[in-house]
Amino acid sequence: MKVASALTIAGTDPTGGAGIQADLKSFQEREVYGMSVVTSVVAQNTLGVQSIQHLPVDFIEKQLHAVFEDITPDAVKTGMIATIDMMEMIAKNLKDKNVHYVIDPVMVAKSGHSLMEEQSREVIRKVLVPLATVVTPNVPEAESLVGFEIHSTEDAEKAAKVIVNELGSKAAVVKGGHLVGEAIDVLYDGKEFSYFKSERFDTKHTHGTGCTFSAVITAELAKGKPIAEAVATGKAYISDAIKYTLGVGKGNGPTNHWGYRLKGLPNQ
Ligand SMILES: Nc1ncnc2c1ncn2[C@@H]1O[C@H](COP(=O)(O)OP(=O)(O)OP(=O)(O)O)[C@@H](O)[C@H]1O
Ligand SMILES: Cc1ncc(CO)c(N)n1
Repeated sequence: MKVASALTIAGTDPTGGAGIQADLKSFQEREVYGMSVVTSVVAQNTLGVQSIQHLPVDFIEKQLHAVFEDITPDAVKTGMIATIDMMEMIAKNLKDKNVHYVIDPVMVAKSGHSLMEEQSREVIRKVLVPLATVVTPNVPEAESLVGFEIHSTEDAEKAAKVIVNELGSKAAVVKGGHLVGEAIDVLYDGKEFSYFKSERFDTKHTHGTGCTFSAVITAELAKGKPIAEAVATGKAYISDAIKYTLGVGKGNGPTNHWGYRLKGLPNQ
């Protein structure tokens, strides 16, 4: 048996709701072999971010080499990459690898704490996005990438189109988590738009939703699923993970990685 494998390059959450921990849980649930390279160690919990320690760039690169010289992942995702130097090193290492690459352009935590240097926006646009199979910004991240405001699904369509046609990724999903009304995510794949909808759940337990959504997409791409199918699975998974909330934590709690099993979504 040869199992599909996926690598996350991201920051940590010791309470397990976001970052690398959420990514590995998602890979495991989707029956994909999960691997991780840590960029920054973050002291955070469901109440907020208390402190951040960035790892040296050459040490992050050593972790990347350790993975690639042994187990080539079928798909890679990046989450929190805090500095320009880290981004440039990661781009250099991913450039010649023939693997799916999902960018979750993590900029600010739900608690409002910045997880990225302000000047890095240009590096994401110019250096990372052109390498990506899919970019998965939330509304503020998409606004920052495209330079205009997003208030509606039509604005999200425009933004997804700019990310693909002008910035150069293969596809982009602009997530509707920060808009009002139904939670509608808009995918543009260079040819057409697809829409992934769910009711908006009235809950504060949405810590790590973006990490989980993009990790599931990465896992599905690793298994060879087409982009639209991978996003559909990501949406089904995160909707149930929000709906069947666990009630863990004193603040904005984590999502439920078993939630989708309650609806019988198949693993393969
Ligand atoms: N209250 C909600 N009800 C239903 N779906 C939601 C809700 N909030 C977010 N989502 C969905 O969760 C997914 C992640 O979107 P979101 O905009 O929350 O990401 P994010 O802001 O990057 O998350 P985070 O920064 O916490 O990791 C999307 O599919 C979005 O539509
Ligand atoms: C490490 C990390 N990545 C991403 C997010 C965004 O949810 C977070 N809170 N922490």
